[in-house]
Formats: sequence, structure tokens, C-alpha cells
Amino acid sequence: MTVRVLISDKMDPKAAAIFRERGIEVDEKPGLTPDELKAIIGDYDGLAIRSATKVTKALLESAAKLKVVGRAGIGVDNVDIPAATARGVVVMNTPFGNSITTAEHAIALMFALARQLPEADASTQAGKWEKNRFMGVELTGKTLGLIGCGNIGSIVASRALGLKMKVAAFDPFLTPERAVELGVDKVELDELLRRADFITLHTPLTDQTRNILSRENLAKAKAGVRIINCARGGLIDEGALKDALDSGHVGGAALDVFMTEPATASPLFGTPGFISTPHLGASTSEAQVNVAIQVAEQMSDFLLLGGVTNAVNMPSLSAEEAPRLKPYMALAEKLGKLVGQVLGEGIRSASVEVEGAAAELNQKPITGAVLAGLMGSYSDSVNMVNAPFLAKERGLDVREVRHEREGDYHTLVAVTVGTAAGEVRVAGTLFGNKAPRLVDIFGVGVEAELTGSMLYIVNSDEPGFIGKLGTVLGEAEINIATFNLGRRAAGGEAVALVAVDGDVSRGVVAQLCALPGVREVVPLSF
Ligand SMILES: NC(=O)C1=CN([C@@H]2O[C@H](COP(=O)(O)OP(=O)(O)OC[C@H]3O[C@@H](n4cnc5c(N)ncnc54)[C@H](O)[C@@H]3O)[C@@H](O)[C@H]2O)C=CC1
Ligand SMILES: O=C(O)C(=O)COP(=O)(O)O
Repeated sequence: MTVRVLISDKMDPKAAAIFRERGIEVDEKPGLTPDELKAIIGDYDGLAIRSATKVTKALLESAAKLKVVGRAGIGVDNVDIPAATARGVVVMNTPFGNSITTAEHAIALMFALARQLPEADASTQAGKWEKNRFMGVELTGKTLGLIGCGNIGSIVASRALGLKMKVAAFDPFLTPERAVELGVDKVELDELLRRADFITLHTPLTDQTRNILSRENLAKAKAGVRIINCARGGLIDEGALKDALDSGHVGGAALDVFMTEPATASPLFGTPGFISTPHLGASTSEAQVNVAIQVAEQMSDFLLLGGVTNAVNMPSLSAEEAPRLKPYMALAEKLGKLVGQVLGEGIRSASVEVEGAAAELNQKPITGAVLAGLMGSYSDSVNMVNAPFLAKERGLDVREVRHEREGDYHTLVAVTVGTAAGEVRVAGTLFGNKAPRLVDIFGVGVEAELTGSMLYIVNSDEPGFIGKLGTVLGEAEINIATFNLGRRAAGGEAVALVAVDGDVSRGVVAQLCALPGVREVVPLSF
């Protein structure tokens, strides 16, 4: 089957080359309007983007085949992650490929502010030679306030320390040990504002960081502070920044990113002390090659092998692990599907146990597959990506249990599902490490392949039942492919799992239900 990827932003040609090498069809169409993109997105399994493409809920609704969005870069605020997750689309980024480059841009802007480089350049090239106009400040000994001390922030810190600056960092997730290791002072925001001669922002745009340099916080900053933003527009109140530059409270500001991009008009433009670049933080040839290669490899691994790296809405699964896990995920999904179809609605909890060889594997994808199977019976669009999210949304209590020891089987996945009526358990193993087999259904030992169209029948263990069942199916011209029987005790409750060719109509199900001793008949499909 042809796998197709669309690259909808300007990307290094290495990305397209990798997709092609790996047998994926690729179209490069940077600069489409949202409507143009919406019109064609339905043809693609993968979408590779940078910051210009907006992956909105409306776009995702037209993306019937889409399985993965790959961001060649870090920030994913241009992707509606909840909407992608709800539709089962994996979103991945490349969290390190452009961090040095972006940190260097922040440092470049800091120098540009300290020595008014853009203005001095423009004036000199205009033939003015204004040597006395451009008095700068030294960086040595000054305090740099970092808001956000993650990958980029910590690279900026190490460069600034090399420039003999003092570094104070505000980052609620920065541990005191890491701060010591980086050589930065971990401080609260107010202290940073009070102390910093330069402030640089390196947080994602979230509800907590939006407007973090608000009018009020700008007012708290040290007089003459110089501000750099190479992270995201929206972190600074641009109107308040303009006023603070005009009043001289802020001595200079350099923005690479803006609230609205492309920023072709802004009240800040032309303000003395203001410098801007058009979201160039990641734009070096080195960084663009890094992120292009990485995103194409990650997306190809996912589309071709099921490997998941750097997903922001799903646990990782290496391309090496994926083939080993594949049969387990098939087994897990079948077990989930079985219980989901037999119980229908009303599931409150699910516990996924792995035992023996299965316990050596990454359990998250196995649990995801169980949940996808379990909930797939009441929604068509459930998959491994959105199943854990949907389970949480439905208030399902999900547990994972790992037993290193081997039981009766060398490998086992068991699923216990709770409803208001109590708990039921099914378990399965892999024959030859690849073929999924059900070995326990609600406490009854069986050995059944879960495949195609099946019937789950509970009846009292009485002579003659199998003959009557065969007659009803035969008269309806339904061929029995395999027949599995198990029972709790002789003469007690028996369970039959019958694989049949073709679908079983409601009428036939009703006839089966009417047979003497039959307690339950559920048509299943795998
Ligand atoms: N201008 C450009 O071209 C580029 C911009 N970026 C932006 O830079 C941002 C940072 O990138 P990385 O350092 O790689 O991300 P990261 O995830 O490694 O670091 C972000 C840091 O922000 C901290 N943080 C989160 N909420 C915070 C809060 N409320 N207050 C203070 N700190 C908070 C986190 O704890 C984390 O340490 C990205 O999210 C992206 O938006 C990234 C690359 C290029
Ligand atoms: O990686 C990021 O977060 C960036 O902001 C880089 O954006 P870009 O890929 O240059 O549009």
C-alpha cells in the first residue's frame, strides 16, 4: 500500500530524500493557504511541518488518512494537540536539532542590543559616522535573567557564563541540583525581574507562560533592562513593551517571535531600541539539516514500522522494539475487543497484566492496544494514540501489572475489566512468539484464535447442544471454521467460541438464543 507524506513548510531537501529512499511518496507544497491545504490533506498519511502550517481541528477533520504530524523543530503550539490526539494522530517534534542554533540567536540578539548593532550599521551605511551616538554596555559582570531553563535556556546559560555574566533562572521545573550543575541561581520571577540587566525567554507558550512579561511584570523589571525573546510571541505584552521602550524603562528589546506571525506590521516597528528578526531562531543550515533528517526518519519509522520517537501525545516505542511488540499489540487489541464486545457499555476499570516474556517489554503500547480494542467496540475512530486519552476522559481506572515470573505460559497478557456487576478476566498468549491465542475467557480455559467473524456462546453443559447449534448455523448456510469449547465444570456452564465464515444475522442470533440451555450469544468481529 502506498504511504504518502506532505511537506507543507519550507524544509531542507534531505527530508524529502529520506522519505523517498524509504519508499514513501512525498509532495513538497510549502505556502498553501489553509483552504488549499484542507482540500488535499485527505490524501496523506503524514504531514511534515515547521511553524507556518497551522494544524487546526478543522484541518484534522479533513485528514481522513492522517496518522502522524511531524514538526521539524521544537514548538508545537501551531498544532491543536488535543484535537490530533482525539483523532488518533501522533504528533512528534525534534526536540534538540535546533536548540544550539536558537540559543546562539538569543546570544546574538543580546550582543546586538548591548552594542545597538542594527542601528549603528544602518547609520554607518547611510554615511553618517555617528561614533558618539552609539554608546554600548559591556556584558561581563551583568546579570542575565533566564525565563525557562530547559534545553535552549541551559545552552544560553552556558554561553552567558562563558561571557562572564551572572545567570539567574526562573523555571518551576528546574531542580536545585540541576541549577547548581548549570551554574545558575534558581530564583523566583520577581527576584529575576529585580536583578536582571538582560532578560531572555525560553519557555513554550502555555496558559502559564502566556503574557509572563505582562505590563505589571515589565514595571517590576530593573530600569534599563534589555529583553530578548527567541521563544514564542505571546510571552510578552507587546503593547506594554512598546510603552516601556518609549518611556525608557526598558532599555532595548529584541524579538524574533511575535504574537501574530508573519508580523508585517507592529507598533513596535521603528521604536528606538527595538530590534527584530522574522522568526529566524532555528534558521541555520546546520539546524535545518538536523531537524529535516530527524523528522523524516521519525515519521518514516512510525509509518513503516510503528516506531514512535519524540511524540508529544504518545509514549515512545523504538523502531527496534516495534516488531517485537507488534504480535503482543495484536493480541492485546484482540483481548480488549473481545471483552468490549461481550460487555458492551458500562466498563469502569481495566487492569492489564503482563507475565513471562511479555513482562520484559514496554508495557505502555500493550495497554494502549488493550484500551483501543476495549473502546473500539463503541467508536470507529479509537486507536492506540487516542485510547489512553479517551479512557481518561471516560473516567476509566486503568492499571498496569507486571509479573516477571512465568506462569503456565511462557508469555501471557491478561485483561481484567470491571463493571458495576463485577470483574471479568481474559488472557492470551503467543504461539511461536507470534500467533495470538486466547487461553482464558472469564475463568474458562480455551485455546482459540480470535479472528474474523465469531460467536461467543454461554450455555449449560448438556448433551446434544453442539448438534443443535450446528443445525441452526447449517440451515442459515453459515459455515463453521473452528470450534472451541471450554467449561467451568462437567455439567456446569460451558463457553463456546465459534469462528464462522461471513456475518451472523440478528435472526440467527435470536434462533441460537432460543436453543435450550443457552444463556448468552454475542456475535464478535475481529
Ligand atoms: N525562535 C525559534 O525559531 C525557536 C523557538 N523555540 C521555542 O523555544 C522554546 C523552548 O525550547 P526548549 O528549551 O527546547 O524547550 P524545553 O522544553 O527544553 O524547555 C522549556 C523550559 O520552560 C520551562 N517552563 C515551562 N513552564 C514555565 C513557566 N511557567 N515558567 C518558567 N519556565 C517554564 C520548562 O520547565 C522547561 O525547562 C520552545 O517551546 C519553542 O517555542 C524553539 C526553537 C526555535
Ligand atoms: O522549533 C521551533 O520551535 C521554532 O520556532 C522554529 O520555527 P521554524 O521551524 O523556523 O518555523
